[in-house]
Amino acid sequence: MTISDPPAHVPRPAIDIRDLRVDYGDFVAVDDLSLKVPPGEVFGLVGPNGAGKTSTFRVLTTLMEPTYGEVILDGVDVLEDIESARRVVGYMPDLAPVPGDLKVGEFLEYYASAYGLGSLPQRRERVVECMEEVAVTDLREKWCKELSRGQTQRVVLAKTLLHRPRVLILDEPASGLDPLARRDLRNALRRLAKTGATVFISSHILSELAEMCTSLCVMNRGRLLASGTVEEVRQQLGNTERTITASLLHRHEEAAEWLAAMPAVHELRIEGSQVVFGFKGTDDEQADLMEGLVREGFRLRAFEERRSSFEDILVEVAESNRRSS
Ligand SMILES: Nc1ncnc2c1ncn2[C@@H]1O[C@H](COP(=O)(O)OP(=O)(O)OP(=O)(O)O)[C@@H](O)[C@H]1O
Repeated sequence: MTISDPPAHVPRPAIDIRDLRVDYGDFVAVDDLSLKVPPGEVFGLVGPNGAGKTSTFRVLTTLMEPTYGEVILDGVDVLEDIESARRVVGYMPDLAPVPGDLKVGEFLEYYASAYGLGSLPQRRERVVECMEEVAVTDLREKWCKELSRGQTQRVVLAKTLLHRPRVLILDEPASGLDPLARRDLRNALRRLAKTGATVFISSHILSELAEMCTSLCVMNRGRLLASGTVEEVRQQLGNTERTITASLLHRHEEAAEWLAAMPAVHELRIEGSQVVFGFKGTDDEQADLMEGLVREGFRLRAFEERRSSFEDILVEVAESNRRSS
């Protein structure tokens, strides 16, 4: 079944998940998840262990039926029309195995044949294209068992691309890759997104996703906590707090007293000639604070802010899970 197209001015989401729920017996692994991803995005799904990422992906890739909900990928209702869905989706599971006794080229040609991708010359051409896409052409004659982890990931990605999926779902594709291999993967994914494909990629390490994705969402205990750009997600998670260090040429104790009386300033301490404090106000209020210090005649040498990294926020999320379980 193909869902009817929306009006021309509204781009149809490439990924449209509505009220998705996955239960394992009494346990709710995915809880009322709704999400729309526009075409051409490299979209990240981040969450601690057990958040429900793989369960979501298994539903999207037709490997599992949800308890309820709807999933529409590139206009195809995944739960109603499994065959069309499998043509639309390419899935690369975490640590996908490769057969050790085949060479890379043979492995890819085998799958091109299994997918029924045209005549032998057409299949060979497609294999060459996919190898080029993810920069593994030079590995064609290498035995799969001799591939490094990063090479294996790219070869499996080439296999995943063979049938020209419009939506690519990659479970932890960057785990264990070195920075160079991650860069290659990132470039390959960006190239694919430029062709209009949509990439949905999971990780429990935010920095991996932040460098690869145009936007992302955060999942925890089966629920969506936030989605958008990294900055939007940070704000949705309510972490606008920052630590400010004001370095003064003199009168730092007086400055500390003045600062301590300001709203949004907390946990203030003096470290040598520096006053360090937490600040929960807006950017405007922060600018007022700086201006105020100068107006009061304090000789401000430097004013530095440090926001808790997004990784810190996720660690907090995971820790609060542990505390409440
Ligand atoms: N077949 C199953 N039977 C029972 N519970 C399951 C099953 N598969 C997953 N779960 C539970 O569902 C929850 C979500 O698991 P899932 O694998 O979707 O999480 P994840 O976010 O992919 O985790 P990870 O980052 O550790 O791979 C976990 O608490 C897990 O124990």
